[in-house]
Amino acid sequence: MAVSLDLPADAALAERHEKAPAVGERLPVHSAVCFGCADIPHGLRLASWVADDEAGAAVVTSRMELRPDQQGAPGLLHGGLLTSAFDEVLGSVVALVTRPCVTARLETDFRRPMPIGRTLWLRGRVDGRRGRKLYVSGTAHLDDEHGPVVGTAKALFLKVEMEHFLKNSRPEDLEALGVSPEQIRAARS
Ligand SMILES: CCCCCCCCCCCCCC(=O)SCCNC(=O)CCNC(=O)[C@H](O)C(C)(C)COP(=O)(O)OP(=O)(O)OC[C@H]1O[C@@H](n2cnc3c(N)ncnc32)[C@H](O)[C@@H]1OP(=O)(O)O
Repeated sequence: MAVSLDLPADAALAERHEKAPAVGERLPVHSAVCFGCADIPHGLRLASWVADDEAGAAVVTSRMELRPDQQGAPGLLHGGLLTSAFDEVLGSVVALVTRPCVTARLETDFRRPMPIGRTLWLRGRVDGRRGRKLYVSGTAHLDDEHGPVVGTAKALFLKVEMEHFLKNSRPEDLEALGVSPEQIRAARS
């Protein structure tokens, strides 16, 4: 049975980590090959900035240009790419609080069609934290940050240890990041 994504009553406010970028700063790409944020031909190529929040929660705003090679129905964005975009935005905002985290559950509601050639502005917020669990939500707007809402999302991210990647990622990709074969072997033994 699916577990609820509703914020538990005893969740704590999730503020940005003291070393996280400040409000207004653009987030660096978190990997040169990331489908969500890297400047690669087939990627979503999201550009993201740290945004302000009245309650002091971690918030990120992202821009995504909708390209002809991203169509599902003729002239409209493929729905799965909105979910991918939310995964990127929500993953980026939890990384302002703690890292590394992975997506455990992500729900997307598709509210309006998203025409190719237009721009999406997405917003992700960490609504609260309870232990390893980070409860996040997002909205996607057409054309500007206050444009019509085309989609909304709720997700649960879980904090994991580096072992998660040492055990599961392809060894050659870990080695490209500077991880030694000995570290990989040790994590898997
Ligand atoms: C080393 C160098 C590399 C560094 C790279 C870093 C870069 C990082 C890049 C960033 C990457 C970008 C991001 C990406 O691209 S993430 C890519 C997509 N995500 C994944 O691949 C994650 C795959 N899943 C898993 O690995 C495990 O299932 C995880 C780790 C998520 C949980 O397995 P784990 O064994 O840890 O936890 P647990 O099962 O004991 O559960 C714990 C609690 O959580 C609750 N729960 C669990 N699942 C769900 C669910 N679906 N709905 C609702 N609740 C759920 C569960 O009920 C329990 O609650 P409670 O009983 O405690 O109340």
